[in-house]
Amino acid sequence: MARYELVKRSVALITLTNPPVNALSSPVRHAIANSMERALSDPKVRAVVICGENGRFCGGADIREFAGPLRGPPLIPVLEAIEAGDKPVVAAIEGMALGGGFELALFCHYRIAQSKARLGLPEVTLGILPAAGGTQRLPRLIGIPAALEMITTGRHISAQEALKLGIVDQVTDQNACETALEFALKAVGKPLSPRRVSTLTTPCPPDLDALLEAATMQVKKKTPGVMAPLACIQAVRAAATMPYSKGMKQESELMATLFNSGQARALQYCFFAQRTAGKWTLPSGAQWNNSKPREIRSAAVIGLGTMGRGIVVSLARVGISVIAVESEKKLLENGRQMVIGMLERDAKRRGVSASLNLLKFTLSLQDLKDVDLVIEAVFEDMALKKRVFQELSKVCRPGTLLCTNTSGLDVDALAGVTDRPHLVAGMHFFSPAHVMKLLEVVCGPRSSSETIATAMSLGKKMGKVSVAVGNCPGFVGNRMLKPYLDQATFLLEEGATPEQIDKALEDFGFAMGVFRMSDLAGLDVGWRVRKESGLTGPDVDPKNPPRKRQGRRYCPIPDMVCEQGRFGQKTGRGWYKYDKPGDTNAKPDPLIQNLLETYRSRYGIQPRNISDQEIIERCLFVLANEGFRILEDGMAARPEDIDVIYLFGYAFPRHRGGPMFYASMVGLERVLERLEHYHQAHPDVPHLEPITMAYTGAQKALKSDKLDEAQALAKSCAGRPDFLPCDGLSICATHSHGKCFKLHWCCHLGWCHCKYVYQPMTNVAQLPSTPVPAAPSDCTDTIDLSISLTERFLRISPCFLPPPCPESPKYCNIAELFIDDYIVKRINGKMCYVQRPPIHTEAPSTPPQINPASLTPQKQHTEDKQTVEETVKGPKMGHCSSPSSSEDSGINALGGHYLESCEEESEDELSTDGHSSPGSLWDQDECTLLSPSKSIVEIIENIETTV
Ligand SMILES: CC/C=C/CC(=O)SCCNC(=O)CCNC(=O)[C@H](O)C(C)(C)COP(=O)(O)OP(=O)(O)OC[C@H]1O[C@@H](n2cnc3c(N)ncnc32)[C@H](O)[C@@H]1OP(=O)(O)O
Repeated sequence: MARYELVKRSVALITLTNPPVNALSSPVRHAIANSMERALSDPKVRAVVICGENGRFCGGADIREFAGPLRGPPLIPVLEAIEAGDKPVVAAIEGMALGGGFELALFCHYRIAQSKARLGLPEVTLGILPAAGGTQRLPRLIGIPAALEMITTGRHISAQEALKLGIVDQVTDQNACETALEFALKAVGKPLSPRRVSTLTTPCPPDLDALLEAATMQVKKKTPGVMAPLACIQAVRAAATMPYSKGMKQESELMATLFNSGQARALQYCFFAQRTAGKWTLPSGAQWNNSKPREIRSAAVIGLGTMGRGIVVSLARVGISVIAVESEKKLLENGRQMVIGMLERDAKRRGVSASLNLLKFTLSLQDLKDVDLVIEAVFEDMALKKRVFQELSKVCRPGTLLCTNTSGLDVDALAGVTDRPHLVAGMHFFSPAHVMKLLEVVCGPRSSSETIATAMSLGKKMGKVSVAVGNCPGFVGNRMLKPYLDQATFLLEEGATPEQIDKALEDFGFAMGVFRMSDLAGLDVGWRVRKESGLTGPDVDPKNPPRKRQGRRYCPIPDMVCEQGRFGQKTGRGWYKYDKPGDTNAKPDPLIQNLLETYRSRYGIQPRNISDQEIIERCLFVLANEGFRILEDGMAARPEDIDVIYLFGYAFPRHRGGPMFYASMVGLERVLERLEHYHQAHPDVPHLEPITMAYTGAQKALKSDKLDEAQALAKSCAGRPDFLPCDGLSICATHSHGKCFKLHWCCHLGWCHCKYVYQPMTNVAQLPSTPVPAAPSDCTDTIDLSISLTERFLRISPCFLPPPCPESPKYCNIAELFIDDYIVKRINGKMCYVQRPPIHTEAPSTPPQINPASLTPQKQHTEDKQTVEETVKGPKMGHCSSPSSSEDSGINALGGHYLESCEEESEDELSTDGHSSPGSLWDQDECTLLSPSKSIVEIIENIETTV
């Protein structure tokens, strides 16, 4: 994990060897500690250089280790030995020095960076803070303002910027390690005290309070509700106001608060989910590591509407030559000017020259005969798209890949009109395509693995986060959006206002509520699609009940809003009013209030008070429920893929992890229960019905006395100021594991992880006493969740690990409370989180059911026995029959990312695509068990433990 060599006869070279990023895993920390000890005690060694193998210094702590108890030597003492030593230590930074890797460098006496290296403290993006002294050392080195900016944003800086700031001592174009070796020799004999960052005094600006206050306001605005940046500011304040050792203590305490928080879990989950999504897999067995992509040097884009223009820019700026095609001269010229303007602005921003020479504009498809790949981005009309694909089939050379940017139409139907269905796939960009990071790569049943590999790899080249999805109406993102939008309008009917719904969603963490976002995206697009699909307009049978379509509940309010010419921001009126067309400042409109009141009285609807909790539950649980249907249908391979789509395409708040992860945090039992509740109240809304499997599971579950007991305890806490009801918005240990008592009082165990947000903990001894059996009771007391949604979810999502060890065990004196696989046991005064031994019951436990419909018929006999994990690996190659959600494609639902980075280009007149798709760190000791019973010891060998 680290190589030790003596070079130049007197320099110890320590090379971190933990591919791919030389993360500071337990063996690496061990190896650094041992190597430093050796170097400091060897009289031949006069200086030390630390570098990383394969041109990468260090990517920081091993994030995977965060999910379990800390093993091996804690990092800080290892690093302190470096600084305290009497021999100069030089960090040779190549590639990257991030997080703990950067902190390692800050403990060295000197730092040399290779000119291409990047440095930073990205911990905040993982929901934590730089807790190996980063918050105390960086301000001492570079001052409060610069350190504050780096720490609260997690921004990576270049070697040159690091030199300017005074973080590194030298930047070299040569090999950093060679340079550092020379540098180290020259440093021998020079005094080390001034090089020890811990001894420096933080330069304290006179306006410290104002500065920190401004930073606080800024992060609250930019990342509302996110804890880590606020904790970072507190830690930096300590660097300015406290001696080093006290500051370190403060840093550690703040870290302890963050480390076990649900937000940290969510953000770390996002990190890995994003990387998992790139590892696509198809039912055929083809996957990312056994399929070779083609190299794409030239491409064509058909249609220069909003989407087409963004796609041209995305391709050209990564060096791919692009032929852009339009149907009319005026549209072509307009598109040309806009693309050039966009590319020029983009190049200026990046400090490079615009690659205009890669562009060609034409009116003729004949010009496309030699391109490697075509992306069609014409109007969202199947007949038109089919004509284009037929034509492409004739014109393009046989090997050209044909892709469509449809936001939800049947990709296989398009493949069917070509002479090369295996070379057809969907590439669904999100609007504006040059800004939004998400790309859904749609695998048709006949798409070859090479085609998918090429589309995925091209997405990566363009800097997109690409996710492979199956071919069903709306694919994954827009398919899920429909039930979400439906719930929002149903809530309006029932008594809510657009402002109230938006506020609840914004408080949850969305940058914009659903109605404000719809106003931004434009309401007319969805209206037109609804008219085309016969949901509204003259084609609707007058005898049809106004609030029903095909036997399902339908809300005509969005149509009524459009009938008044209210198309959103662009017309100055929509769900809100604006001072003028194009204005972005949304104000509540009494006319909308009147419209809603008139509507309700017309249909005899008695408006009721709707809580924020109901808004969140109905809008978001229905989203996750559809996600489960998508998994069941095989249209997404994993919950991570769905979450990544929502994070990058629909601005789902990252600190909530995505709709699927959020559901797991709330507790799937709870989600199921609430969905059942709402479905009973609204039986004509099929999307509220929990997916079949979950429903069946709940019906068969045995009610346990144990559960009642836990509920009784939880209930008895109701009303206490220090025990707040869980709104699902804050996370405790039970939630993180998806095991929540039905009554949902979070803090009854006294070790809820939400204490940062909620009230201080209360000693459990002060709880009203509820008798709890001392010994584990008979297994039959437990609830059988083996076929429940929870179980299924956990099986298909190995990434949803059990929570890290809960803190404050001293507060807990309850013997056994968890249900299902995990129980909390008190053993010799230690609280342990123990995996339950296998349950042997009379009734055979039903294995998680596999939807036979998700298997291709010829494979079913062999795949029947597979686990759920195996069967959901790849998107199913079929066209499923869910109702079309293409109508929602105009709404890039919640667009925080979009808003931040969108350029001011006017996206008004669309030539061809009316659809613009919317666009204590853990106490180091491990649990010591003195004399528990043997069976427990065996179980505990391989479990999570707490002190
Ligand atoms: C008390 C001390 C506390 C310290 C706190 C910390 O240090 S927290 C960690 C801070 N570091 C980071 O946040 C860096 C995270 N990593 C990255 O940003 C990028 O991975 C990279 C280092 C810039 C490299 O990017 P690149 O695009 O080249 O590769 P990938 O992102 O695809 O990563 C390759 C694989 O490596 C895994 N990985 C990367 N970093 C870590 C890490 N810190 N811990 C564990 N694993 C890491 C990544 O998941 C990829 O794995 P695959 O299995 O191949 O998907």
